[in-house]
Amino acid sequence: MDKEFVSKEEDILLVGRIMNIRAPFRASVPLYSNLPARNNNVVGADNFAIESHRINYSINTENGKLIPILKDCSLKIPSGQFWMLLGPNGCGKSTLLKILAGLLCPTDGFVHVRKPRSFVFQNPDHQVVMPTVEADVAFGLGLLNLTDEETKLKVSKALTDVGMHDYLQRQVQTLSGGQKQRVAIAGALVEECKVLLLDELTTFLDESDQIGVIKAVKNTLNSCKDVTALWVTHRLEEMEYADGAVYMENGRVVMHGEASMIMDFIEARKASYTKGIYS
Ligand SMILES: Nc1ncnc2c1ncn2[C@@H]1O[C@H](COP(=O)(O)OP(=O)(O)OP(=O)(O)O)[C@@H](O)[C@H]1O
Repeated sequence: MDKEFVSKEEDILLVGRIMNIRAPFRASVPLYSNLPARNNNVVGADNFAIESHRINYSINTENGKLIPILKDCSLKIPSGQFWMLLGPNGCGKSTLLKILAGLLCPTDGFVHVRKPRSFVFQNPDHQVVMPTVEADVAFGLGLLNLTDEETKLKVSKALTDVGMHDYLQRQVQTLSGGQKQRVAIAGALVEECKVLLLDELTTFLDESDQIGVIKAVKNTLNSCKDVTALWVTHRLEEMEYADGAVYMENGRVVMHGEASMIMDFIEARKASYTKGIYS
């Protein structure tokens, strides 16, 4: 893998801090662009917002050993749907999500993700950067030469979609974790992102914040029909909001498809997992 490509979460956050902007994570700025469109019949040809074909990803250790992390991962996610990415700890969910976001470069395979795409981190403090909610959501519009009126309208719609319009003038540091997540999602929406890649947003949230964030994503997809979301989670109860899901084990996509089918599959296999992973 090329040295310039980041490989650890810390590295990615560092890149964000050095650039002092979050735009690379919110908009269509890929950190790699060397993946060929192999064949339109295979990748990117249909109405899929997210596709990967036989993605492999390995890590080079210091002693020159290659550790395979992802193995032949293929999936297709239709446009406008809300999908979950599930699997036991360490199976490769975050790595796959980062490849789809363009934050990591696969060792081989093909990726097509509709753009602009946006990656929302588990910890919203890593991408909510301005003092007030309104200023934060407007942040990414700075380069677009919009009038104040146009900016206000866009910010207002994005905050309405995530149920945060009443917090327009609030100081960001006074918000709860879930409210910050929703502001981060509004920041992605205001830039008209077509694909939201959401990495375990609810892990550290209490139940009401958790439901608030997941409903915000669902409302967003209902209101912006061409936005697609892929949500990494450990919480099986969140599947009730999903149209479909991708289930991984040991670096492989074991199954992907309709949410109820994946739910049945996981339930049937539950007993073989480490206690607590899916409880
Ligand atoms: N930079 C790295 N160096 C070495 N191993 C890594 C690196 N990044 C990821 N891994 C390993 O790759 C595997 C997949 O990691 P990943 O974070 O994608 O899994 P995950 O399914 O998201 O896990 P979790 O559910 O615990 O968040 C893990 O075994 C992890 O230890």
